[in-house]
Amino acid sequence: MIQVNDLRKSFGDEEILKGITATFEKGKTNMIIGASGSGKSVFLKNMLGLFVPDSGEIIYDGEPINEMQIERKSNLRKEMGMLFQHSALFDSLTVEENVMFPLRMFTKMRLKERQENANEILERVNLVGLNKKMPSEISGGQQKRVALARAVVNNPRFLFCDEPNSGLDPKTATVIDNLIQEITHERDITTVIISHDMNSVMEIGETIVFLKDGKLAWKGTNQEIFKTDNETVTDFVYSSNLFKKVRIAQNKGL
Ligand SMILES: Nc1ncnc2c1ncn2[C@@H]1O[C@H](COP(=O)(O)OP(=O)(O)OP(=O)(O)O)[C@@H](O)[C@H]1O
Repeated sequence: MIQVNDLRKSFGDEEILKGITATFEKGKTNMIIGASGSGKSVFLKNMLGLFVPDSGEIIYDGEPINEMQIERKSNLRKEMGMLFQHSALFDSLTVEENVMFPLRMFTKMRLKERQENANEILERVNLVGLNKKMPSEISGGQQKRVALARAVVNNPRFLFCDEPNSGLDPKTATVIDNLIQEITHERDITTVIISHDMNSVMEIGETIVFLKDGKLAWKGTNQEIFKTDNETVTDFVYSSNLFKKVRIAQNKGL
């Protein structure tokens, strides 16, 4: 679990995060949503330790980062997996080498063990037989699955995903969402996902934090978000015509 208390972050005179308090639960897919520029990425980067907050607390499974020694902090980073918007695979490494990379960086495993671990997780994301391919030789959806395999090969306690579905068609996006959710449940990971995609929110938003202008405007679940009357949230959710129609149908009891 990650507990964030009154987190603040400014760049120059501009306060981007204005005192956010939120909980991201273990074994769940926790989503951060909100309009462009609302501070989602800055928030995620604070949790990843890429930015240092001006004030407030981030507590990882009961351990406040402010109180950790340098060595503990660097160990914590090894317990974090990351899945980025554009997969960010190494173009010059094969699929298998990409997945083995964190094991080479962070463990003392020998090559054979690294290969076994990489193959096991590649199988889990339904990518068998592509080990020796280069990233340029596989589809965007397959690249995302390789990136997911690489993000979790180390058995992280925390998984951070920034727009994991960007650039994918809706069906492939659902496959990636479901894989992220299944792996989160199987391995009891605290997963935090930034998304713009309301389909994803509906599918896997077990907890949702809605940011507006650097503040927490709403929190709840995917069951609750479609019922809320909070106008800020409904403006965002029903900016899509499809969801507007769903809402109207719901109101008519259809
Ligand atoms: N390193 C930085 N230095 C200065 N300002 C920054 C920095 N990173 C982000 N910002 C500013 O913080 C604000 C919030 O940016 P952020 O990237 O968190 O938004 P976002 O909600 O993730 O948007 P999007 O959905 O478009 O990715 C923006 O005004 C941005 O310009």
